[in-house]
Amino acid sequence: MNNNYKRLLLFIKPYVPRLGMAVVCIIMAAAANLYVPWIIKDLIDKVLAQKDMMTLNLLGIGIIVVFFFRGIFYYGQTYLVSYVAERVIIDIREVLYKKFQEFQLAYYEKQQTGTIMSYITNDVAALQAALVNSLIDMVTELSIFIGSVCMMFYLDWKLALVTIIVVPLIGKAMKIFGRKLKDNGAIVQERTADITSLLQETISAVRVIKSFVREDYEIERFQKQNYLNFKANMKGVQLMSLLTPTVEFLAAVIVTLILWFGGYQVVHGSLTAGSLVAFLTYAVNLSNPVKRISRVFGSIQAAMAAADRVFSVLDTKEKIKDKENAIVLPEITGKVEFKHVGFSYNPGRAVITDLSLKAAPGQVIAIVGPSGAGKTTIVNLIPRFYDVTEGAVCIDDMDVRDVKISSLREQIGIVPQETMLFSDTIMHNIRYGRLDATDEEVITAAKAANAHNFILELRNGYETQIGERGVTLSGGQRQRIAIARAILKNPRILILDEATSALDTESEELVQEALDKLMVGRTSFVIAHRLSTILQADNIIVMENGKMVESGTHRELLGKNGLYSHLYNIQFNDKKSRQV
Ligand SMILES: Nc1ncnc2c1ncn2[C@@H]1O[C@H](COP(=O)(O)OP(=O)(O)OP(=O)(O)O)[C@@H](O)[C@H]1O
Repeated sequence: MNNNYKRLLLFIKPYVPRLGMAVVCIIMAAAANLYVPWIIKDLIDKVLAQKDMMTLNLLGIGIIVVFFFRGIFYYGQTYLVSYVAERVIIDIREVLYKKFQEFQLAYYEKQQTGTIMSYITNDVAALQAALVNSLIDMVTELSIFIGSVCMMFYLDWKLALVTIIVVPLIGKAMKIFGRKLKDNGAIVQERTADITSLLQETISAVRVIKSFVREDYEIERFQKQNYLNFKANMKGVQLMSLLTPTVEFLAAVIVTLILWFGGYQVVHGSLTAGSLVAFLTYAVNLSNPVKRISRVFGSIQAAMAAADRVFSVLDTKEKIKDKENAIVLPEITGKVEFKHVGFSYNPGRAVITDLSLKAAPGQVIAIVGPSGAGKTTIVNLIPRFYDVTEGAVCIDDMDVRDVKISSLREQIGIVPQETMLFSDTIMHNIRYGRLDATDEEVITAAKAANAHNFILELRNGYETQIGERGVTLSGGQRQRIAIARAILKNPRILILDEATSALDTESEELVQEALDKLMVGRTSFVIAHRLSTILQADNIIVMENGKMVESGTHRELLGKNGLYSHLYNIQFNDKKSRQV
């Protein structure tokens, strides 16, 4: 906790000069407030009691000058504090985002998207509010508090002492509330994150919800979460609204004490009436800062709960990262070798066992097997989305763990089953494969991917916006854009997860043709569902329960009459007479 305060301060450190100026402005603006009771004192004791015109004139000029400068300092404090707070927030958000980009797949599989989003939105927003609003209030009120105390001692030290003895009571109350508010702040943030997660999940699963007619079920689920959020928020409101009256009551007790002791001294002539009124005004001044600081304290506690969450993300250790002496992988030929590879996502449950295989440059390796056999896992080991738990994966005889991850992934192209396109133009989506590609190169890639023609038919051609605010493309079209993207990247190794969902025959042919072109000259690992891929593969790996049970070409495997031949018969029975 303390540590996180320090870490927040580290984010503020680069802006200390501006913050220093801001604090000066805040103190100067606050000092103007301290001038007011002094005016009242002089007004009562000199102007009213002694009919002193000179003092009245001076007071008039003083008020105008002081409040003119107060305005200037007020502007300075608001501008400078907001500047620093906004910068700090931008920095934190950026560091968080970098961390998220650094995380490997394993992190995202364990976290819900909504939760991750809420770190960058809700938690950072809570920090932002605390920094902007609290900093000004805190320094202003603290200055007024300290200034008022000094003035009170100056006016009557005995009376001031009585007042000060009772003040810790307020501090105690604030502490109790502060702790409760912090705990509740954490719960509120969690509940909000739960709602965001639920929303995210249900929006992306809308097809599933509709097809199972689970709208009412989802509404009920949402209502429950929403109610929990309401309860947590109301708990916070309850605490906040109890805090103010408690502090105010304690302040009233203090004012009564001053009134009695002060009045006693005026009656006996040891204190002037003006001094007592000024003293009282300072005392009331004192209660304002206490009240506001207590509120600021509450929001800082809530912000610290957010900071705890933000820093816990920053502290998450990434297991898959470059070794200290990792080398840049030179341009590869595309030789891939699995050497007695074993892998498990969770200790004790092997998903891949003792897998050895070799792929010469340019070969096509088809991976087949029943669902859950470990096909996706195998291909994920090549770009180091996960690290092997036993053995090694080597590319051009170099262990993938010995080379820089970026230099490894730059030479591997992946065409996933579900094509992910960004809400951007088609041109940008293809160029994602190589950011410095020219328009001509993008178009050449699109032509090779059989995408050029359909792109030209769209109203804005390559500048057509895809996604939520743009056109919706068919599955086959999306795949061809993904293929164009991979062609542009021109990787030596290709990983292809063939879509299982059926495309119409024409689209299927166009996609297949594009894939065939893409595979030429590249070492390709294909999680194969299409017969044509399987037939052209140099080697077919048959997986079952994480083990390679057979391997060879189509004809060799059919001859073995094992799992492959069984899978082949059930999957392609109807097609084989046409295609073989
Ligand atoms: N992130 C993960 N964490 C834990 N276990 C996982 C994870 N991903 C996959 N598994 C498990 O590992 C095993 C192999 O999964 P994998 O996705 O590699 O199989 P697959 O052959 O590609 O299956 P499919 O054809 O259904 O995609 C399965 O038992 C699966 O439940």
